[in-house]
Amino acid sequence: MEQGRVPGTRTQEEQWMVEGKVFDIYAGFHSLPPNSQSAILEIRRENHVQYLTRGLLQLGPSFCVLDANRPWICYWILHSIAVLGESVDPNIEANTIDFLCRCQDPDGGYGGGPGQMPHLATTFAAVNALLTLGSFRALSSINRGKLHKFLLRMKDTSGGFRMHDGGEIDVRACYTAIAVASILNILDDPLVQNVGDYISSCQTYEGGISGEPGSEAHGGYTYCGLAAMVLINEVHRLDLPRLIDWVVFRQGMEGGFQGRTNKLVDGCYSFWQGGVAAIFQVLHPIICDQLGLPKEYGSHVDSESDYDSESSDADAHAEPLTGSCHFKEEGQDEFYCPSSIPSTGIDFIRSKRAMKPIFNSIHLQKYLLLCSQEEAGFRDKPGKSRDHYHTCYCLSGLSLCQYCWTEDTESPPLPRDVLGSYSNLLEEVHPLYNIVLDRYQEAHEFFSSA
Ligand SMILES: CC(C)=CCC/C(C)=C/CC/C(C)=C/COP(=O)(O)OP(=O)(O)O
Ligand SMILES: [Zn+2]
Repeated sequence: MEQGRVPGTRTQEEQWMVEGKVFDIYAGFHSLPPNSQSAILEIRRENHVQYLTRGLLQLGPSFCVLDANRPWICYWILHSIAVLGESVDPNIEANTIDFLCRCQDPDGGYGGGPGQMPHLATTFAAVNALLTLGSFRALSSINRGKLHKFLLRMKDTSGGFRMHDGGEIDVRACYTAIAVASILNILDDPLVQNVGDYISSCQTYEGGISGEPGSEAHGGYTYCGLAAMVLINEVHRLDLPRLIDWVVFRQGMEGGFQGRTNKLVDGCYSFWQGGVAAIFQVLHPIICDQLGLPKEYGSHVDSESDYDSESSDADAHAEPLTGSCHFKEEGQDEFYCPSSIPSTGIDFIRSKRAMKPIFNSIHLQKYLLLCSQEEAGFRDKPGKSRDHYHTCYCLSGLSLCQYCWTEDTESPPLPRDVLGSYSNLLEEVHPLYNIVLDRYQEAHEFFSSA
């Protein structure tokens, strides 16, 4: 909680921002005729691609803004372009690979720029950027042996990871280390050992996950903690019903998600919190087990449809998953782990989304398209400026919303699940890594045989 803030209150500026801007935007939108509404809801693909491509071109040698974040900028931009279904010019691709190669440390891992010390966050960003480019040159440029050594060097005796030599230990570091190792097929016991202890110790009384033990639950860290626990096959050690309770209350009246209790909604949490919700859809058997409910409860097979023909798109909603929680039995150290829980990235996308979404996916799309989308690029909220970080995570969140009602990756979303015209449909992303699914699959094949 922020210093000096009375719980449940907003500053005057926040009040104006939320109740003024966002709801005025919705009121204006609802008073328009249907064909004008659909034009306003359109994803401005060409403008976004132009804005993103310009950003990549500016990332040349003379670029010094956010100098320690350049692999991140590459990832945010390349991933956004990929989610929009576009590709980059071969020259830009070659230059980006060369640049990222120069960020690779001779002892493994990637720094924020050439010659900078390797860092787990920029390593994650560089690897995701290269996998998104996807060519043989991009994939084979990653020195996996050295990277494994770097990850081991970042491992702490607590089980957690440090962001860099002598750096902070937190859940972000655990996720970035585990995600990179998993996607590059170098995840082994020494890396996994006790990391589940560290992440479990960060689940707070609210149900979400904090950055380090004793801190406040936050969407960014909750995503990192949950995704990492899935990838190490220890998700059953978290109290999932409490985590669900926490995340469902993070979606605000505006449709967007907030990162933590009593804070404002922000477009980027569409991915961090939306990603948590997307991961939950595949954890259905274990959630039912922890709740003491039958396996069919809240699943797609449990009811015909959540839509009735009378309801408006914004009324489409998921049935809340409630029930008395079946906590650990006396003398039992852990929740039981059903064998049907996917524990690798590839199993995850081959699993059914057995559970219906636990958030209002149409209302979130409305927030993203009407409040976060600018003429080109996306922003946190009205009154803020666009940037590549928000463009990346707003588009990723939009994609999660569009695909969350399909049961598997083979079936395309129905038109009713895509707000606006169906031409708004984006590429599907892998919820555990935030990489476009096709690029993930190609990388998985490449690194399985490497
Ligand atoms: C993969 C990876 C590196 C993930 C990072 C995850 C992530 C976004 C963590 C958020 C960290 C944090 C406490 C932000 C609060 O900022 P704030 O106080 O400005 O925002 P708020 O008011 O919305 O909480
Ligand atoms: Zn944000």
